[in-house]
Amino acid sequence: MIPQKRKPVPEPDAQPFSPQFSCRATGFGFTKMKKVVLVTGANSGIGLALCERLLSHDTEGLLLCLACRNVQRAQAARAALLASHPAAQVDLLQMDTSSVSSVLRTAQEVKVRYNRLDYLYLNAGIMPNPEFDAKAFFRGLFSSKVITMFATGDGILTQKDGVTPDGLQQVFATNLFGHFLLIRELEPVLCQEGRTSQLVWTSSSNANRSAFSLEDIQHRRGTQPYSSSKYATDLLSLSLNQHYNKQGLYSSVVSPGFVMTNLTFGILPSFPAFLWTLLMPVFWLIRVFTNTFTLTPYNGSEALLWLFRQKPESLDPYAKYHSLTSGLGNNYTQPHKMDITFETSESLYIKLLQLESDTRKKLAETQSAGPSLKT
Ligand SMILES: NC(=O)C1=CN([C@@H]2O[C@H](COP(=O)(O)OP(=O)(O)OC[C@H]3O[C@@H](n4cnc5c(N)ncnc54)[C@H](OP(=O)(O)O)[C@@H]3O)[C@@H](O)[C@H]2O)C=CC1
Ligand SMILES: CC(C)=CCC[C@@H](C)[C@H]1CC[C@H]2C3=C(CC[C@]12C)[C@@]1(C)CCC(=O)C[C@@H]1CC3
Repeated sequence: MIPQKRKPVPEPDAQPFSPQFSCRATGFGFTKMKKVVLVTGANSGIGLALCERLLSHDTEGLLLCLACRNVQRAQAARAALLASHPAAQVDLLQMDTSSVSSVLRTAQEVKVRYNRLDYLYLNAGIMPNPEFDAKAFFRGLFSSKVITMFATGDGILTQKDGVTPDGLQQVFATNLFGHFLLIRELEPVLCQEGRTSQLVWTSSSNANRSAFSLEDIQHRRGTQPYSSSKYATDLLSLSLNQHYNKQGLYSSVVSPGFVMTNLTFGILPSFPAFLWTLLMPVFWLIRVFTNTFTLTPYNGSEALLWLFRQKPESLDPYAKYHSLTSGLGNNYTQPHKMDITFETSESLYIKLLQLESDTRKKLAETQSAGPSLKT
């Protein structure tokens, strides 16, 4: 785990009975308990902007935990957050969402460190080896689908996926399955008597039913693993609500819009980041026609922050909450009904449970075989 200096602030209660904003007795009198918020992929882009905004919203009432795969980048993010919020408590965890053993190890560490988890932001994500279809883009510009194309990227993007050392498809493992395992492992801290917890997924407007198949949930055969993983995210969120709401755990999905981050810079690899910045006036113009061009991580994190402020019971499990920015640059959040069905979400859930069980068995076998048999 990442070495860090911890501030002498009170730890959350040892007993799971305290309501969210309770006070507890300490040697120094009564102290308001901190809400524990864990964000995956928190060292850059939308995740980092969210952390910054959460701390601006409530510096002292939160215990923010950044779960990142790269230790140096995580430490840099923590330093940046503490520079603007010196009184904040920011912890670090090393976690690679594409690796089953890494997720299980991190979950164990979370359970040891914190005995409550109020918000879990499932934000880490990749779009590897993207291929931009310039011909389809120019055709789209002069078609009736131009606004949809700019809002969703439909029809102009494909990716080449890889396979993880666990034998899973890389995009599926990183964006969806690692997060699913994390939730399953964290059940004891997420589902506690007398308290609610929220899961917030960074999904996408690129989630598309046509890219997803129940017969190939990992998208081994297609060319749109990203779109498939985000559609699966939408389905999974619905089924998590079905299975966990009675235990006080609620799940929602967000579409941050089109945001310029490391992920999107990779879409046009021959196009350096500064050229994207030069395109800003064009993007501001497009924003007049589609409010999905949020462009900055700050704007893109709008719906993620909005959900933090909502009572989870009031949220619609069939809605995707969109971060939107108007032509004048004002941010707001709007729910849109998702193109998903309850039956498909349940079927996916059963398949994920089966894959979880297979994966755990495989890991146990590898571990019992000992390190000498590993390649
Ligand atoms: N940018 C956009 O327009 C949109 C983005 N999104 C989604 O927003 C989320 C955040 O992406 P964004 O901020 O744009 O891009 P960034 O690349 O800036 O952020 C992605 C984050 O995920 C982390 N990450 C990637 N792979 C792993 C892994 N295996 N284990 C742990 N962490 C990992 C990255 O870590 P590292 O720095 O080490 O790579 C990084 O912190 C993603 O889920 C993305 O799909 C959705 C819609 C639009
Ligand atoms: C004028 C000009 C060069 C416009 C940019 C065209 C495209 C590169 C973008 C138009 C819509 C964008 C978009 C995404 C990536 C970049 C675009 C295709 C995403 C697919 C990125 C990841 C997501 O999750 C959703 C985004 C939707 C919009």
